[in-house]
Amino acid sequence: MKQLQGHVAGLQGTLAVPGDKSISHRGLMIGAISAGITRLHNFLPSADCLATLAAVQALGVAVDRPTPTEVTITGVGKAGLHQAVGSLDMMNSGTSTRLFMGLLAGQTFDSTLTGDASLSKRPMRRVADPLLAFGADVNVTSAGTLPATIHGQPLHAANVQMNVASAQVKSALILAALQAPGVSTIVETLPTRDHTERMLRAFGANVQTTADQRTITVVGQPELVGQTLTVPGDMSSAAFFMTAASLTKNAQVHLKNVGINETRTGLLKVLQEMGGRVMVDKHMAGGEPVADLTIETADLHSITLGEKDIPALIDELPLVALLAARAQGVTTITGAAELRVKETDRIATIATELTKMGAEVRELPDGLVITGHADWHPQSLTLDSHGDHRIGMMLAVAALQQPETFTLDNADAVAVSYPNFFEDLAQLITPEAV
Ligand SMILES: O=C(O)C1=C[C@@H](OP(=O)(O)O)[C@@H](O)[C@H](O)C1
Ligand SMILES: C=C(OP(=O)(O)O)C(=O)O
Repeated sequence: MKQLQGHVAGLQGTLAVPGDKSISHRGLMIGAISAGITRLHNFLPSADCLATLAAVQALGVAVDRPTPTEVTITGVGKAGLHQAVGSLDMMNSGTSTRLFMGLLAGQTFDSTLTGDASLSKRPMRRVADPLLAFGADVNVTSAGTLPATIHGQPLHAANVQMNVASAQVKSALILAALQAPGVSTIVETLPTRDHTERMLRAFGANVQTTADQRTITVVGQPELVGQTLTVPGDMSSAAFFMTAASLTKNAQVHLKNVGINETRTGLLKVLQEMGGRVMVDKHMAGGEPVADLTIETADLHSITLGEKDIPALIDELPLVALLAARAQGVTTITGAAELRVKETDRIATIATELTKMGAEVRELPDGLVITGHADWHPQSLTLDSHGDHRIGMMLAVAALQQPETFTLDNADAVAVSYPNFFEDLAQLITPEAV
């Protein structure tokens, strides 16, 4: 249980948020199957990425970590992975699980993937089923969940139409296509984060995307060559401070080197549309656009979000809900049923926990209706992350503006994506004078 800091007088300072989770996972996996050394600077040393790192090592790849954020991978090339002894523990990480399904489906050996209680409830047929088109043999439970048994075998090229907007599913299919001789195409329902495509191109693969960002063409069996990459700061982590600064009086927060890949900047745009004060100073680093951001206190108004807005802020929706709960007017979010199959049912956990705090939040089957209020009257001072890192961090941001002192159960969950979150937040806080 953690006591959350409330009634703060301001938020001031500069932070470099940790490296991007999605890019850190991909750097490990793509580095592993490339020839030669891959160096990752600013790697994210969070529990999810360490699950990927341990699995890559279990598959016979040497990974050195001279510091927590510097990783050197000695790539084994496209045919160099070895069967792991025992099963591969994906812990809490959906990204690790789904990308490994695609990667391991084309190997010469079998693998078993397991996960923690939360991950073991999440849907995996969304990957296993479309992988069939490549000739893959991936078995999950009758409920469509982990454990997954992957019978590695030669794959063939395929043309696949996806039926869920998911970068994890898309990436699994791309990693399968990469191992099949010939040209494969993958068509998305809506564009999703494209870090896999960008990184594979940087490592020498022929991966093309159409102008509408929805069709990806992969030329199979390229010779990938290890690279040195600097992982940009994670927009999904920066988002907590962007929200905190917008909602807190006397706030001016500078965030350095945040990744602003178009497929990830939904919250930035929503905040600007809601009346937020965000300054963006853009440059390029390691094939990804990054920016220094300055965010200040703002008066916000409501917004309406639908299905096509969701992929670019899928992990930031708990924060959109919080912003809306403080903004003037009624915000409606629809087309976000995916939130129900994340680390928790985030539609339910957002509504439950923000309602406890005194916000007015109503669940829809595929979203939320939120009526903004400047003053909240809490129903309970005991909050719960439900073991979901993003819910825990959102609640810590929500508590900053409250005169009451809240406690948070299962606060340790933040280590899944941001182990030093509470320390970084504390560094920005100007305490209320007593
Ligand atoms: O590809 C990725 O790295 C991710 C994709 C998203 O999941 P979905 O693809 O399931 O939407 C996101 O929620 C997750 O945190 C990371
Ligand atoms: C949904 C998330 O991650 P994953 O799917 O990798 O568990 C997240 O980080 O919010």
